[in-house]
Amino acid sequence: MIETRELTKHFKDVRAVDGINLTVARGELVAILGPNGAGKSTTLRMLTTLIPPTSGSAEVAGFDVVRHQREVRLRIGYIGQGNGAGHSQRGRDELISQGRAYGMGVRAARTRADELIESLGLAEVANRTVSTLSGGQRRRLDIAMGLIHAPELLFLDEPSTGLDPQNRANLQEHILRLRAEHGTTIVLTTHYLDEADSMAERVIVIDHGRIIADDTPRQLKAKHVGDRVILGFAGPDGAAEAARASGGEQRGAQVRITSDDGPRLAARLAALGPDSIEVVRPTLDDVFLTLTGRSLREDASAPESELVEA
Ligand SMILES: Nc1ncnc2c1ncn2[C@@H]1O[C@H](COP(=O)(O)OP(=O)(O)OP(=O)(O)O)[C@@H](O)[C@H]1O
Repeated sequence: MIETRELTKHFKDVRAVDGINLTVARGELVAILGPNGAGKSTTLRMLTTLIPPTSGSAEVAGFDVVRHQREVRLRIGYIGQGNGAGHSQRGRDELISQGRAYGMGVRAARTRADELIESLGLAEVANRTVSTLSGGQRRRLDIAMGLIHAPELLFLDEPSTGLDPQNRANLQEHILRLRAEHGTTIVLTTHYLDEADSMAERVIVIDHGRIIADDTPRQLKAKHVGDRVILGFAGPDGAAEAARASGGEQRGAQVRITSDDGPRLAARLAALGPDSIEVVRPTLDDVFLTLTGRSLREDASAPESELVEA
């Protein structure tokens, strides 16, 4: 569905995207994760034909993004950041107008709008003026707009940024349902580690315009970080002895050991008689930290409190 070769975009001396080779198969749900300025939006904007690459190439839905822009656009939906500001039309009319803009007949556009209103839970929005909708309602309407022409592939650029946790959960559920019901291929960008972790079967981590990791969340965590087993003792002497016996690292009254299978190791280490045993599962942020030496949570635009559990 997507195939890029050394896809590159420079803005003067900024290498926004620096030679990306990416393949996405039909039906996949892929999250592109990375800090501010990593090149996520620029990648999406090239794949959706909004800006041309500086070099390299990309095929989307079987067509080259430079030579066959129209063919690509007819087959994709794109929901950018901050779509749909200040519309005076009602939600349903907005959807129908969008369908007409894609060349659909009035009847087909109406039927499709009603289907989307039903499947995206937009009944309460259909007859309201778009400018009066809440952020969450508006974002769901944006998604319906991106889907009006039944695209095979949907790009979502930070769909849940700015939404409260409840609206975000709601939106995630809608995206997952969309995929289950229509088999739509979905590529989304996000700052939210938990979103990438829970929704996507494949996470692509981008930093400085390059792909630095590409795998399932589970594999990324297992391969790059592993579980940590933390044994607690009454004092450093007990910890020192356990560190010798287990090959772990002593930190005061604690011993830390990394493993592919934390629970199994913890069960084995219980024989050393610690006062406490804790198994800490890695997060995608730990993966990012291991790969880059930096934390994604330092990212200023992503509220700290919402990134606690990945
Ligand atoms: N039109 C432009 N002109 C000049 N520089 C640009 C332009 N668009 C993006 N950049 C730069 O390219 C780099 C990548 O930006 P991009 O928006 O793709 O990052 P991002 O990963 O989507 O970040 P965010 O999470 O903040 O949206 C940044 O350094 C950005 O400042």
